[in-house]
Amino acid sequence: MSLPEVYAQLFKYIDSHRDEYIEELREAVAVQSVSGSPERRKDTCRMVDWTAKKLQKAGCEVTIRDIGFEELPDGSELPLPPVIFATLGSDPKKSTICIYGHLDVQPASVEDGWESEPFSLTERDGKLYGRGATDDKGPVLCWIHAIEAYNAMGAEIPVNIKFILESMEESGCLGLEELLAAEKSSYLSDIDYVCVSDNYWVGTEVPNITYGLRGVCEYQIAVECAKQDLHSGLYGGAVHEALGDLVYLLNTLTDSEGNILIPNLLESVAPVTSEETDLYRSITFDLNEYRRTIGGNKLRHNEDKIQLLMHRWRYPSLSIHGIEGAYSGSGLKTVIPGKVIGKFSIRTVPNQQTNEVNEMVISYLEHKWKERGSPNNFKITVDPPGDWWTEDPFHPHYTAARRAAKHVYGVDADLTREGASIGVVSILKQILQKNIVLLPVGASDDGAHAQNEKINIRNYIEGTKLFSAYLYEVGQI
Ligand SMILES: C[C@H](N)C(=O)N[C@@H](Cc1c[nH]cn1)C(=O)O
Ligand SMILES: [Zn+2]
Ligand SMILES: [Zn+2]
Repeated sequence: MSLPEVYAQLFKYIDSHRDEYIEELREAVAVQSVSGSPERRKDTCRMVDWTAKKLQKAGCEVTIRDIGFEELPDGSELPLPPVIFATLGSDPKKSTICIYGHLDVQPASVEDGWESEPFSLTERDGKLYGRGATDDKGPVLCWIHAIEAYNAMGAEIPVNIKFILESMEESGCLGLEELLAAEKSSYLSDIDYVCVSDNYWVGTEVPNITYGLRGVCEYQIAVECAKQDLHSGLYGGAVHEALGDLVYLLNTLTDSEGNILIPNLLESVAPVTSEETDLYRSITFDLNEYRRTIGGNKLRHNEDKIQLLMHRWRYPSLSIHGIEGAYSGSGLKTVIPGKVIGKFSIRTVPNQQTNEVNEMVISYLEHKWKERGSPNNFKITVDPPGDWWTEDPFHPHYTAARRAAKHVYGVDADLTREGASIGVVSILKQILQKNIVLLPVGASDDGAHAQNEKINIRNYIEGTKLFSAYLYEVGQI
């Protein structure tokens, strides 16, 4: 495949601006835009302002869209961080692509086991460590840098661009669906294609382009046995303990193999077709490397690449995330927690319906609670869900994205799905009915949501080239 002339210049420019790009990521990571922490809301809004300025400087027309308030558990209201709309170009002869990214991050603290401060970008062995480095501040900056490279070259971008940048992605995309639905015939009316870079490669060497996501249904089970924590020597033996009830309930959700025990939950899962299995066969994926990266002893479906990938991407899974109110510090504390909240989620897949899944989960847990016969207070809360999505990976939009990847990485990108969830994708699909490509830049071992999240410098720089090439290739469709 011969390289279009413009690439040589763009790629050279991008390579020579590596250090500036790293400095910009350092600034972005330093802003603690944790959407799930009300006390970080000001920082999250600061991240919005910072990015809006960058987009303006890159030549975009930026509007900041207010999306209302979030109701906190104590009934008070907190303003949601606004959404950025930014437009570059409005040539009716060109296609218009919508680029989505998010500026908020998951919580992180050095006590969780980070080797360096999570909000202070730290370079080690060609890797940039920091919360949001790969999810999703790095990729958002790659887009801005790709545009800057075109500008600096005086090269015409062959598509119009419309950004949607939100800052509540890690917290159920609050307020976004209403905003986008209201913009269907205005801001979103002329979108031809959508591109999202908010997931990761399946491995560490071969790029991939993603045509499916799982949805997510999140739950909290609260059990209360006392108005505050109790000394276990003084009260142990006298009270029905909340944490015992909660552990019992959580343990009824899956069997020891991790199979979901909620009746009928798997009934609506779409059957696997032979065409689908064929798509999995050629994917470059090393089971042993994957296991080694995790540091675990044995995987489920250990010997079978296709089964393992299918269970990550196209079958549901249930994960227990944590227990609020239970003692989790080091050492022992002889306490009986007064109130505990267990948190778990189910990743949903085609053709499961979110409301049906919720009903099954609630009725199962209520049944188990009755069986337990506890006198304690019990409440289940359902958090805002995200829906699953799949796309036609043989659409010309995918061909364009694969051409771009081949130019940058020199190999064919694999066509893959993703087990995680990106709320906006199914929302945009429903509103626009346009082809959506997920174009990841980070590697499988980036540790999004975990300790020591990072992006490899190579992935960050090549990702910028990938986006510059994608803009060019989509302009040729
Ligand atoms: C894939 C994307 N970068 C991501 O991390 N999505 C999150 C969305 C979410 C849902 N609840 C909290 N965050 C995910 O899949 O967990
Ligand atoms: Zn995330
Ligand atoms: Zn993300």
